[in-house]
Amino acid sequence: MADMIPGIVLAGGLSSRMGRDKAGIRLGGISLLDHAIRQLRPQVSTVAINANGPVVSAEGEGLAVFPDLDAARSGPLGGVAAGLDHARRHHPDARHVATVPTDSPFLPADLVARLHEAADAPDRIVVARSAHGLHPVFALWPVAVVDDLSAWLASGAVLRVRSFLHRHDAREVTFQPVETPAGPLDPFFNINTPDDLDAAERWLEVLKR
Ligand SMILES: Nc1nc2c(ncn2[C@@H]2O[C@H](COP(=O)(O)OP(=O)(O)OP(=O)(O)O)[C@@H](O)[C@H]2O)c(=O)[nH]1
Ligand SMILES: [Mg+2]
Repeated sequence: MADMIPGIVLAGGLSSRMGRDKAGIRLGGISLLDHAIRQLRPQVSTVAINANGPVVSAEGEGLAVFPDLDAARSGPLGGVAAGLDHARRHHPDARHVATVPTDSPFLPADLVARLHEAADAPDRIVVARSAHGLHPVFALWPVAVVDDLSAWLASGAVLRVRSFLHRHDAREVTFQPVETPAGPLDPFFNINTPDDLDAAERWLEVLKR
């Protein structure tokens, strides 16, 4: 477990492609939110949930739940800003926060450790990359960046995540695919549509083999 790195599960999206709240959808009998909490918990000091509506979670019993800072729904980074604000108020000793989305049940067990290893400065942002590109929702964020991130979101520049990361000289850590009997699986595979959910059920079976 990384010392004093609070973890945040981002579950504040609209799930518009799925048509119902993704956090509560079951995969292998367990909700996606509970998959995310299970995977993140051993990697961080505490887990909290960023959600903009009711949260139903067996694994999340007793965990802090907090919404976005404003109603703008500025995307996943709105949840990151809320997570940093939460950490600043509730974990004043924490320098970084780790974030994961609620819709990626195969995330790496060494995600936070490897991101943290690459944080060569206390104010470094470190973001995960895989063969499918950069994944700014799987990242280590310095608490100190909260005001700049909030201002940047308020400026409406939400689509230019890369420019924000570039301005902060963010580091990247590349994660390899997981080799499975059915071929390589991107550990950041995320479930956006009902078809993705079917595919995830198949991957879950393959991983049990
Ligand atoms: N807090 C917060 N989280 C968000 C927001 N938008 C997306 N997310 C989260 O970011 C992660 C990745 O986002 P998407 O896969 O696009 O999820 P989504 O926005 O719920 O789904 P779509 O509406 O289909 O795009 C998910 O865990 C979402 O819960 C937002 O406006 N605020
Ligand atoms: Mg997604």
